[in-house]
Amino acid sequence: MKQASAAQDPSPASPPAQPPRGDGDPQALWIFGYGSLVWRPDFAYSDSRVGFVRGYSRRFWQGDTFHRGSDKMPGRVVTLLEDHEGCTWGVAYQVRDEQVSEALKYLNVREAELGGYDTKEVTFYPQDTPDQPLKALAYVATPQNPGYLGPAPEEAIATQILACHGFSGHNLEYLLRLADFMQLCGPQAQDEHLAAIVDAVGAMLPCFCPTKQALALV
Ligand SMILES: N[C@@H](CCC(=O)N[C@@H](CS)C(=O)NCC(=O)O)C(=O)O
Repeated sequence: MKQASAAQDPSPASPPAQPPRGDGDPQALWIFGYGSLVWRPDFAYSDSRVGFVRGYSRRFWQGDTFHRGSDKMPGRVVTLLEDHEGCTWGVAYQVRDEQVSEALKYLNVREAELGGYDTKEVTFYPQDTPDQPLKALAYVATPQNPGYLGPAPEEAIATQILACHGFSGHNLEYLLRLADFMQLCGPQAQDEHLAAIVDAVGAMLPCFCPTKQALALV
């Protein structure tokens, strides 16, 4: 996975081949976010929808040595795992006209060059109109990318998240912002993997936060 030195890289990763165009408008593209893109897209867009993709489960199986970790202490961020029974909630952003090239150029650096993600076409079901699905572009970290960490017990993932931080902030912030989003989606949006990691973090936090007695000793 390339680091911030990507800017010096004369051969930036090529932008996605013909990305899917949403709802028939040749100048519009939907981009599906299911991790940090849910709370920090950081590109201009014309519309957004909360909803889900079927056939994928979200997993904290991608290592991150830039945004939420370092070379010595890689953080963990999410990717999509193909899972016939899976359903992953997130946000789809519609970019139009000149927003399309700007968004793809920005995400190519943030997601592909710095994050190790590839692009993939997915079918997105808006929460309010699931009978009118949209084609969308998603950034997915496959097991072939050098930053991929793969499966681990949720307790081990929680420990790693508690210990890591990077250019964009602490890895715990990443986890809790995603958990906040899932709360907002309502009871029909479940993510057992995310919930198990949040629970494991909650069980360990007292070990990281001094008690009143311990504070009284300093
Ligand atoms: N591609 C997923 C995950 C994106 C993600 O979390 N990417 C990392 C790159 S390793 C990122 O942009 N992090 C910025 C941050 O942590 O604020 C999404 O659609 O949200």
